Amino acid sequence: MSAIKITALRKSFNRVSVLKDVSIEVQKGEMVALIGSSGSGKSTLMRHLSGLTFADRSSPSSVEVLGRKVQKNGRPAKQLRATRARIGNVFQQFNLVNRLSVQTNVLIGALSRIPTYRSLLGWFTKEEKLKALQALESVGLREHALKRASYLSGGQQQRVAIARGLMQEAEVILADEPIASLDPESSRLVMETLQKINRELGITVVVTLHQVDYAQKYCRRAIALKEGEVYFDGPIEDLDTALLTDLYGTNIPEGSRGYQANELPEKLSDFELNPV
Ligand SMILES: Nc1ncnc2c1ncn2[C@@H]1O[C@H](COP(=O)(O)OP(=O)(O)OP(=O)(O)O)[C@@H](O)[C@H]1O
Repeated sequence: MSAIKITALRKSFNRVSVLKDVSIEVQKGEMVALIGSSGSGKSTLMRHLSGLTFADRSSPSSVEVLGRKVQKNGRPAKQLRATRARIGNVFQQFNLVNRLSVQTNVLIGALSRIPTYRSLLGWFTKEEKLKALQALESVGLREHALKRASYLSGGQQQRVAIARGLMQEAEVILADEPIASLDPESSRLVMETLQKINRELGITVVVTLHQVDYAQKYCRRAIALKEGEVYFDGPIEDLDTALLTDLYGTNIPEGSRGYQANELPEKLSDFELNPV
């Protein structure tokens, strides 16, 4: 079953076309990098998947996640809330409630599934608290559970957001530039955490990245947007220098490696031998 299916998506802001007839399908269990230069439409595309932005109504389009409609022809689907509950979001910033503890931030992931009176009172059961600790364990942050979220580093906060997605039992995680403001070591840890939940738990991950080298290291498939159109969609190793130059002009992000046709890596481990 496909985890994500976007058909003929068009979006304009103030009559400027930002997404032009985008169709994409992602299978369950994939980890896909969404790349492209600044302004190419990556974040806008991600927001359509979460039902935070709606397509132009003037042309037929559809966005489905986990086989359920998120929107059709630019209108929210009836079951949007239920579908959203199965999608975890990790944003570049503003991921957490700073004044709350790390554990409570993770527990927030359960809110869509608990009765309103309990969520309003902030009551969580012992089982839920234990589950939050287990989610923190999975992202390597269990010992930070009782700290205020604001005391954690940017990279740790991103991993808490991933734990919140686990608490939510999200089947799809959408990470929009999760490492854009992080140092290389924190970036590595965040990307490894996304890779871990993808490989071990089978969670579908779509991650937008400015840094092509991280896409090359952690994702097998890339989808590249250029001026609102799908410019490339395929195995990461097919992103050669010519394609990258065409995608980014001469400003290929530092550290990315365009493979020449005669030096394609044979397997993913070739990327792993190339520390970022
Ligand atoms: N709410 C909005 N109102 C008007 N224009 C918008 C809005 N959101 C996005 N845009 C415009 O749409 C285009 C695509 O923006 P988007 O943020 O999707 O690109 P991006 O590829 O994610 O860029 P970046 O990598 O810099 O985050 C840009 O020209 C942006 O200015």
